[in-house]
Amino acid sequence: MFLHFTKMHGLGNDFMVIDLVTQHAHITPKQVKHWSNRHTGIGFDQLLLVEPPNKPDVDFSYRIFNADGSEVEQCGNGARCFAIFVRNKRLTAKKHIIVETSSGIIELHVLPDHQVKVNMGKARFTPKEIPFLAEQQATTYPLVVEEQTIDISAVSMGNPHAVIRTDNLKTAPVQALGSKIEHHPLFPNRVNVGFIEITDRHHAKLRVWERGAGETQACGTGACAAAVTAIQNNWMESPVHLQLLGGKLTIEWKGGDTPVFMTGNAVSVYEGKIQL
Ligand SMILES: N[C@@H](CCC[C@H](N)C(=O)O)C(=O)O
Repeated sequence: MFLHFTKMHGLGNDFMVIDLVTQHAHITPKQVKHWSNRHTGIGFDQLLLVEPPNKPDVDFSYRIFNADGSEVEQCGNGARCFAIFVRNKRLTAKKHIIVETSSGIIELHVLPDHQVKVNMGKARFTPKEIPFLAEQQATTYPLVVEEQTIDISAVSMGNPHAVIRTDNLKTAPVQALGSKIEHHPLFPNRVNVGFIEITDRHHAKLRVWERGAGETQACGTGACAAAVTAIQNNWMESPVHLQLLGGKLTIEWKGGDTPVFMTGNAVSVYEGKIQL
């Protein structure tokens, strides 16, 4: 049996996208890990599954697996690809698509020129919701890593993020400390780690070490987490324009429990089929 898929990317954060509305398969973490391999598989940062909705007033369910086979709660760049995919596959003709993820509802708005604006829902800062093992909520926390103390902010965009402000993104220890912070014992579900260098009140550069995938060209939820951290700390103001390794994203947030909006592109690269 063959399973049809589409290879897509959002700013170089790349995905294998599978329609499980018209196809049927039970996909295992072992298969995901095998397919994600860039030498012996298809190669991707995340696998995205497009599934029928589980509740009324929702158009689709959206499941996400990291390259290491772990299932996760949210993927921002993937959400934009999801919108383009379901329209290209004629699974919907809507331009406003409501999607359920394991961490809640997100809303996708398809704009001209392959741009998609996503209502990512609210940012969550309480340690329990992230989850982060801190006794009290704070805007920054000292984290001891490799005998150094690093100031981090912690936020959930449905998935967990640590955000670190740096003066020089080129020399920031993304590769050296990314994995160590990802697996830090104070983050029981592991964590995505963003390093932000702020240029001015509306512009910044960002690199992200992703949980379960390593450093990627871009991370949508990482961009939301970095922007809300920068706004929350009064380092920046909305809209925040972020330059990632693979391109640009704009994040808008009015603070508090208001939703975080992310706008950027999504690209289909090729179609394929793989034997199960
Ligand atoms: N690339 C994504 C995030 C994918 C999931 C993440 N690695 C996690 O484990 O939470 C994005 O664009 O948001």
